[in-house]
Amino acid sequence: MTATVQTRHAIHYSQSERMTGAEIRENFLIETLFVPGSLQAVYTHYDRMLVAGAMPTNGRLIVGEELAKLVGTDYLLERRELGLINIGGPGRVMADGTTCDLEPMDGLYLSQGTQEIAFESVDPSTPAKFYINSAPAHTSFPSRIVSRMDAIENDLGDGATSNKRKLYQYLHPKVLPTCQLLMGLTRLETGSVWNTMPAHLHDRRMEAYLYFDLPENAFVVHLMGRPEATEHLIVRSEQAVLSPPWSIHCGAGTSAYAFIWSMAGDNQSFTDMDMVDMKSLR
Ligand SMILES: O=C(O)C(=O)C[C@H](O)C(=O)CO
Ligand SMILES: [Zn+2]
Repeated sequence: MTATVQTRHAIHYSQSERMTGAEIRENFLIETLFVPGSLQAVYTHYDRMLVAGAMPTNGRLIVGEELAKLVGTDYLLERRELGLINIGGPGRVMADGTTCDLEPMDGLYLSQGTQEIAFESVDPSTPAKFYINSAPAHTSFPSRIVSRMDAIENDLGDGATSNKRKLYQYLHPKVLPTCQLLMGLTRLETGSVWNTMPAHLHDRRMEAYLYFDLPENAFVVHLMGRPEATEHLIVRSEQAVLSPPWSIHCGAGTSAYAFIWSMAGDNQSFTDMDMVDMKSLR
């Protein structure tokens, strides 16, 4: 298969606060995750979270040796779990002989111990785009499809503050057991542009955001950094941001959009957030 693999080391805020805009992008932004007919993987040193995109076109994409080698085991999920959400056209994931059909916005959890994983699009002209996260796992919980309808729906924000949105919790303890992965999707309502404001921190868990469903010329100004020393990233559709434990993670778009958030670390309490006083942001 065609797989491209990169590593991102963990950065301290004292380093990031001295970086140029280009260095901030190099370290915290993943510009390319979806390339037709290939799998793009980024191995991070933030809670060992692997962030990847698989976009099968003609034929199957197989998770092979490259990724096993990256994590130093015989196969990728020997000591890991995996979650994904399909943001493209209908697709299939084959896992140890079981075929999982995934419509757009359906999710899938694959348990530790799953050996053979392959991706396929139903129609190569509207390819599936599997956004994948994988983290170390201590035990094997059952694999299962988590459809959009299985996810827990939450209404957040207000039109008056331009942050009205629906937050769907896919990999969440109330939906299914996982070792550490938490994963969900937030979609802004038309006319709302702000996500995750007021901002928060959770030093116990890292987080990754994949922004998508943005029109071609649109972007999100993603704010990161310590609350008293924020920096920004201009993020286009289908690009991801790595949020270190010391960083806020929020943003405003030039139009509405959606994003997938995922976390790994010391607990699975979605509400374990240290809210930031808006007056302290600099
Ligand atoms: O819309 C939001 O607010 C979010 O999606 C917030 C993320 O889920 C988050 O930061 C969880 O810690
Ligand atoms: Zn968060």
